Amino acid sequence: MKKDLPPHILIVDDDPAHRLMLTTLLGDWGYRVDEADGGLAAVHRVQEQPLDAVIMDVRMPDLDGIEATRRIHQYNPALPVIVLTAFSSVPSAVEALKAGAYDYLTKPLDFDALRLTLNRALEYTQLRAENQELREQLARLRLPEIIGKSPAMERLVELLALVAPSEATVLITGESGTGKSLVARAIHANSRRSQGPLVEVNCAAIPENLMETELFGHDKGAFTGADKARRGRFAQADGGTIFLDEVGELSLPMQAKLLRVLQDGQIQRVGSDQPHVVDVRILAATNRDLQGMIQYGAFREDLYYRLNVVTVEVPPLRQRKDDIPLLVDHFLKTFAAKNKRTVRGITPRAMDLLVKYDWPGNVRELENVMERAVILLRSDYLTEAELPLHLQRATPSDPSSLESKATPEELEPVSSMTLAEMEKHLIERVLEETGGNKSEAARRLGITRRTLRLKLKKYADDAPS
Ligand SMILES: Nc1ncnc2c1ncn2[C@@H]1O[C@H](COP(=O)(O)OP(=O)(O)OP(=O)(O)O)[C@@H](O)[C@H]1O
Repeated sequence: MKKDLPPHILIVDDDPAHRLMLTTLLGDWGYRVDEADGGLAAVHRVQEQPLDAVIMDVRMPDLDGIEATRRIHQYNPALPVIVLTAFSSVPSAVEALKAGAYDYLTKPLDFDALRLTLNRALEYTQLRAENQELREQLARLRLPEIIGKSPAMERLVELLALVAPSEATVLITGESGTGKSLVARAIHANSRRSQGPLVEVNCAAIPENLMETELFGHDKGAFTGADKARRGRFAQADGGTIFLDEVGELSLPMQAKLLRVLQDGQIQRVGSDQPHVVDVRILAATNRDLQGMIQYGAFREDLYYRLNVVTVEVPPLRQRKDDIPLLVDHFLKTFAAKNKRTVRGITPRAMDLLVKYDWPGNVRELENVMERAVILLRSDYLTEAELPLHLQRATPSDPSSLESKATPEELEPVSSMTLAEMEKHLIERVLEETGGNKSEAARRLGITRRTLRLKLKKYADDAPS
């Protein structure tokens, strides 16, 4: 159907008076109408011009309506043909449907029924066209790395098919380890910028005082030690995509600078008063609740709306457990190859435990568990013995309670520990739970990532070599 133009309908009837009546009626309903005075003329018309529907009489001298419908359907099966049969002629109605008609109506015509049937037929054409377009886009999608066939993942892939080719800024949300970075890479790979660079920036990993030069670059002499000019990440991404991971970690002053880039498409190097135009598509990801952060003034609302033109929400693994066996299989193969091990499979009991567990650290945690298991393998089959203890004891209903994962004997007696030891113990346990994901562990412990990093560094320094 041509966008912006009313649907184009062909009326086929050898009776001029009947044709005129239908032409006038459909014209009044707002359609564009064309006429053919017989079956042969109708078949020619269908081959010559794009049409949205055909209304076809049955009894015509040159080529009857059934045969004309059959030929039209062969030529273009997506074009709906509505056949008008005589009231008493049930066999011709059946014949018409067999020939590929969309529907039939009996004469004398009920105009309301005609209008309804026509509307349905046109909606059907439109839906078919949209589905076809979506199917083609999906087929063209390059998603080699994203494993998952659950309904939630299929919906995600459908959304990616729509979003990737557009130029829209996309905010990718979801818990840690769900695959937000993978999604960002898939969007870039399936966009018109795929031949251009994809520059990934982890906003949590760059110290606050270096962030501006990192993103926007600096001029020579901009500050002590700046003996050369340096291009920032935005300039590196020119013609491509920048992916701002953990965007919720940006300080408020940096948020203001980022907002300016989104508004004017210009960046300003540190030490320069010349703005530079950059052609960059922005993708951002966060596991934080940005709307909550807006409430307490930690995230700018205007920036949120600029980033959030389209939101892609990556569901947590516990909401798509159907994907666990596929992911397990994928990681088994990957880590067996990486570690040069032969793995023939996994025991049903081990798979059952993997499926039952709630995966607070999501796919990253599963990936780590699988790598560890492959390294610990004692035979060609992965068994529950290679799975971490807390997972062997996992109960799906109680994912976050520490006690649910360890028996009293397994917990060290608290009274014998110093406060520092207890802290270390807790940090290690939460890290294990989150599959080594520091951002998530810090969030659960209620400390910043930096504090967590410092503590881990201290433990490493204190450890006997
Ligand atoms: N659907 C998937 N198929 C295959 N591997 C996946 C899938 N989802 C995630 N992974 C893998 O899990 C790990 C974590 O994914 P990723 O880094 O994309 O998560 P994230 O949501 O960006 O995490 P964070 O919020 O901590 O940055 C990666 O190694 C990734 O390859």
